[in-house]
Amino acid sequence: MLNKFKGIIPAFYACYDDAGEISQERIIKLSQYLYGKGIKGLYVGGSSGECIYQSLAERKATLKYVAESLQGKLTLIAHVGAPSTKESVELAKYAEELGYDALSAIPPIYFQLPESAIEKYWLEIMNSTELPFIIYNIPQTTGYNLSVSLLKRLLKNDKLIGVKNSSMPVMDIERFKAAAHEEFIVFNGPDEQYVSGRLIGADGGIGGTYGVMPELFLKAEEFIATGNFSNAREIQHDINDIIIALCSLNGSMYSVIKEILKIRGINIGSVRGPLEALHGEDLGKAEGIKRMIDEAIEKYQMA
Ligand SMILES: CC(=O)N[C@@H]([C@@H](O)[C@H](O)[C@H](O)CO)[C@@H](O)CC(=O)C(=O)O
Repeated sequence: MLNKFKGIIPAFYACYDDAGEISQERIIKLSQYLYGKGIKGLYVGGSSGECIYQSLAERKATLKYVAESLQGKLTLIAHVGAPSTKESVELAKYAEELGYDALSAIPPIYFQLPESAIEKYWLEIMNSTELPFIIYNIPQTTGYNLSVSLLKRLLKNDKLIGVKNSSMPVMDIERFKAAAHEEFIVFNGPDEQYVSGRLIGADGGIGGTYGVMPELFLKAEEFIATGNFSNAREIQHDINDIIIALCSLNGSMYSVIKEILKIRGINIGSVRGPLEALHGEDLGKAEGIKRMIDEAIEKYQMA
């Protein structure tokens, strides 16, 4: 039953028109583009979806347009983490109405709340619908790192089916797997460690750079699945060179990714402030990173 969650799941990017408003047309275009690449599913409205910078209405619109475009074709996970429990529950109920396959949420943001408040927050989301739930652990942005003791308490609720783990130690993946039951899913979060994450026990991955180079992550997965570890290590090395390049320009990584997609004919606008758009002398440099991606795709085509 949980197989539908195991594989390459790109974190869906925020899609804006040229005025910076949510664009239905561009959401559909990106959804269809990624679907055509052979991915397993989409994680909608997470970090790459710029969720924190969007209103409730904008987040609902994105959930709706992706669902309308891909329902029944791909596994769809709705990230519903929001500043208040009330808004998170509203998004959760809406995602259930739309037919999403699962919900997910970061812990509460801004105030550094005690673990008891985080537990209550996740439980209230879980209890608000019939959908399965996936914890989003991303301590480098939220300031809270999921503890094994909280995971064990939350596991008493059958709706909890997994953790999307974006913390950097791959050992966390192994600890979360060991603390849970056999069916429990752990998603690798740091794209720079996809191969290591899978080898230590992750069942698949949800990542912010998959959308700009899905071919490479699908290939890495193929190498792992067929036991070709030397190629898996090599493709991870090439992926990491690309990620370092994506993060090296003036402007947020997402603005560089969006520029590359634009060159490919998938225009989803730029990023929303306070994220910085690509600017200054780096404006023309996305083309070079696109070339790196194309060369890597070509290199592994026959492997
Ligand atoms: C800290 C962070 O942003 N982590 C990313 C990674 O995919 C990250 O972009 C990648 O590893 C490059 O550093 C994801 O875990 C985020 C993600 O999946 C999402 O957009 O929800």
